[in-house]
Amino acid sequence: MTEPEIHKGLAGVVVDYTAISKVNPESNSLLYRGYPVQELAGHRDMEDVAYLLWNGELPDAAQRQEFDAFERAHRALPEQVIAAIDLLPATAHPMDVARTAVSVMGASHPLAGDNSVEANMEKAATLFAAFPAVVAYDQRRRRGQALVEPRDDLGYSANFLWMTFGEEAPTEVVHAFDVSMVLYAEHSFNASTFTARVITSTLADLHSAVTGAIGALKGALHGGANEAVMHTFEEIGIREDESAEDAAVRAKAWMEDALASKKKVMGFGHRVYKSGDSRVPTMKSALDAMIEYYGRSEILGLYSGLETAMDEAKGIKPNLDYPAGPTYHLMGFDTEMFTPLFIAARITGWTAHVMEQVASNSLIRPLSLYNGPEERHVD
Ligand SMILES: CC(=O)SCCNC(=O)CCNC(=O)[C@H](O)C(C)(C)COP(=O)(O)OP(=O)(O)OC[C@H]1O[C@@H](n2cnc3c(N)ncnc32)[C@H](O)[C@@H]1OP(=O)(O)O
Ligand SMILES: O=C([O-])CC(=O)C(=O)O
Repeated sequence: MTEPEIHKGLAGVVVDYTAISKVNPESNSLLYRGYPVQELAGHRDMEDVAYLLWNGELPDAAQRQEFDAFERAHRALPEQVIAAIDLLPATAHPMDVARTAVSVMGASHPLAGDNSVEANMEKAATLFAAFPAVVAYDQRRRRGQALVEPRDDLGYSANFLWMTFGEEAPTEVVHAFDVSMVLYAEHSFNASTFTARVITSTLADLHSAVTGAIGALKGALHGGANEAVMHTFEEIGIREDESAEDAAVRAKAWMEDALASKKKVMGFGHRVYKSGDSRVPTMKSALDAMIEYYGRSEILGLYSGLETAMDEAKGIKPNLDYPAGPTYHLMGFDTEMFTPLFIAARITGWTAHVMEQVASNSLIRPLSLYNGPEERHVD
């Protein structure tokens, strides 16, 4: 009998159809419901993209008005969620706080036991609306600051920054942040989305799927890479008064050492894209805008030094987490908050996949080839 072929990490395995996004490594493109992500990032905001991912079409004016009214009315954290967060030490990792908060949101949602299409849409929209307050509150309590209530006169991204920093962010910063949200929103069957689909396939509820997806996103090989990128910059040393050229020289030397000692450097490489991540040029432009806005050219030096050295040594290109990390740093987010920012955006993609899985479900249960001891018996 021939042994079945093992596909470690499910690499190259096509497990299902999806109409939500198309990742094309050959043309280096990414489409959300048919629209190139660069066009969405340039011309539409995160609210439009959330609506598109869930409904398959961009909203018209009336649909957008209705969507905004719902989203803005559900931004405040329920009391139980604040209480649950307060039970955790301020030193808890924000990904653990986020995972706990989503679980509490699920348990206390009025439609907790209802997995109907309508209930799932309502749960997805509620989670999208309220999750930014989890991130904002967590960053503030880590700094000993009080919760800032949401504002309903600001868009999603402007309000997110308002609740985090307690002041209105300049337009340039809101735009760069919104671009990052759009780019992070969806990416087909990545590890966390697949986790959400596996959980959904057992007929478990949407919040369970998102809670599990957060666990999968936390690791440094996936979403945790945006935090890890910043730790690399910190390890090299961020010197605000240094020239971009000097910073690049130090970064290049650091990368050469890291690769010589066979280190995996987070923020580089991708399972699907082999000649560069389709989202990086758009996110790099947003980073450039922030470097210019904050007058921090040494960050560009560190960025370019690492990128060039990796390319020269291994030909491996940056992924989205690479430009996103320093962008969030410049905006003033704590490094540990970066992956929760990824969650805020990806809630839209995950929940779109939950609904797609429900609509055409089959229990996800692959096979394995046993290679343990031969049958034996207890004496
Ligand atoms: C938004 C996202 O989630 S994007 C992904 C974020 N993750 C990261 O940035 C983590 C760092 N990158 C990696 O670990 C990998 O590139 C992954 C996990 C993303 C993709 O990996 P895979 O497709 O499984 O490739 P794999 O890890 O086998 O790498 C292939 C080769 O490239 C090397 N390589 C890949 N990425 C890196 C890296 N970041 N640093 C150094 N070497 C790398 C591997 O060491 C391996 O070399 P070898 O063949 O000599 O052993
Ligand atoms: O697709 C992947 O494997 C990881 C990724 O880039 C994402 O989830 O955005």
